[in-house]
Amino acid sequence: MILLLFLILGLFLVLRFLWKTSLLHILLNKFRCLEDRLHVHQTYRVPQFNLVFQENELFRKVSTYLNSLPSLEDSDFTNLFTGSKSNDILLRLDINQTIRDVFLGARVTWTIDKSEKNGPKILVLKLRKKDRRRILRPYLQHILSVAGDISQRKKELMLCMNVDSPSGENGRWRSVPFNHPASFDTLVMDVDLKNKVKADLETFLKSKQFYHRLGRVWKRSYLLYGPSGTGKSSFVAAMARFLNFDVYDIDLSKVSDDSDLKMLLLQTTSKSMIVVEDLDRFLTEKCRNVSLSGILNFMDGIVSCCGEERVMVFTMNSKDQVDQPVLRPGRIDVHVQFPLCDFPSFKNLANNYLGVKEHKLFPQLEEIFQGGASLTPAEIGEIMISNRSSPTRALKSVITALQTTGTTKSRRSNDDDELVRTPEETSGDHGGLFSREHSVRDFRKLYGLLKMGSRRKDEPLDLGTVDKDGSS
Ligand SMILES: Nc1ncnc2c1ncn2[C@@H]1O[C@H](COP(=O)(O)OP(=O)(O)OP(=O)(O)O)[C@@H](O)[C@H]1O
Ligand SMILES: [Mg+2]
Repeated sequence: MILLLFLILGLFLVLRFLWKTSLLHILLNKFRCLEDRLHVHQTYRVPQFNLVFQENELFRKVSTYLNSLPSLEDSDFTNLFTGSKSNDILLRLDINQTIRDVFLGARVTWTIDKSEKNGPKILVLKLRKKDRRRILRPYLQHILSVAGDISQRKKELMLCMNVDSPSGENGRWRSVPFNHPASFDTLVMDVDLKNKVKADLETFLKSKQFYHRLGRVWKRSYLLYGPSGTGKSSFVAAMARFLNFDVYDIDLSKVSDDSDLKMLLLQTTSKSMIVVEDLDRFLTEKCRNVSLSGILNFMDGIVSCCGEERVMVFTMNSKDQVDQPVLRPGRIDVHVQFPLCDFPSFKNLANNYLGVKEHKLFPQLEEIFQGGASLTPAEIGEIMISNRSSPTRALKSVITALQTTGTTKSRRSNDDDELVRTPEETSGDHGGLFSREHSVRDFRKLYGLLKMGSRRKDEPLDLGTVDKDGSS
């Protein structure tokens, strides 16, 4: 009896000891390792890049899947990051970390590895040879479908920026969550123009079959041009949010030569927007690493080499100084002009920033705008933000600013003069500027009526020519 009591007590103490310490866990791990050694395994490697340094989409999808596994939390170690919302904590696989998964009763492991120091990452799948036939294909299908669901559910947009020199790891791009708050709703611009761009993007998204039927690559390029502070960068952000595309923002000054630029393009993924800001400034630089032909090849690059479902956006302050080949028909599909503020846009800003729909100072402001004075939306926005506690003071400050600095002639570029140019005046112009009537007509032709041949298929669509008063 006493012996039995001692036995129970002993058992209790051993269990308690095992429970309190990690010995059980260690023993289980040892047992698993031993068991694993008794099986023949097969390994599969999923490299981050393919042989021509394009990102391997399977790598990205497997990473998404693995990062979603509950067993990641049970790993011996893992990385913790904050998410896009400040309270989010994200678990992310670390180098050399091994994570276990079970599929249809078969145990598999994934290890994240590096081919060399600072080299690209490789995901290594290890499974028992006897399970291979039964599970490999369905398991990979399962991963693709879970990863697809995850990205659909909570696609966090990423902003990717090119780094100076290839350090190897992750290729040439570094990415951060893209949280720019601008959307088409917050942007003040001609409603008609905004709707045209939105419709153009929507049509683009639905046009895979159409492009393929025509034997064209499914891509679209936009030129946003206008003075500084008129909303071009905000518009890029709005486009990305609207499309739900990641943004690849190329800093041309960090590109070492023409082939490096091509390599960057190769390393972008589908469903992305490739953005080159201030292209005009770069092109006028005397000393630059990328030649004009390098830029032109890059602009056409998607067509010739680099994947589909991409939108390219170039921004410029003015088209004046830009070499004609850059703007030639067929190179950029849609031109969107960003003008200085007019009175209707000003009223929208006043409504957004100050909550003012009507005001006794509006007639005076309208008169000043009609007299030709103007400011950028950024300047007006700044004045309104700093005086937002008093709308009257804000409006008076805008009047003063318009009267002192806001003269049209000195601030507008020659591009603005094109606002009133007629199609006849612009015939033969590579920019292909049209009055509103013409641009609407061209817009309608864009997808459905291209075949009718009344517009050359590579002629750019210019959406920047809506008259100030909204008439054509
Ligand atoms: N049309 C607009 N509607 C609402 N806000 C605007 C508009 N244009 C500019 N802003 C505001 O002004 C600021 C600057 O705008 P943004 O950076 O988009 O201008 P930009 O045209 O890209 O200028 P730059 O040519 O100097 O890069 C932003 O904070 C934005 O909110
Ligand atoms: Mg900008």
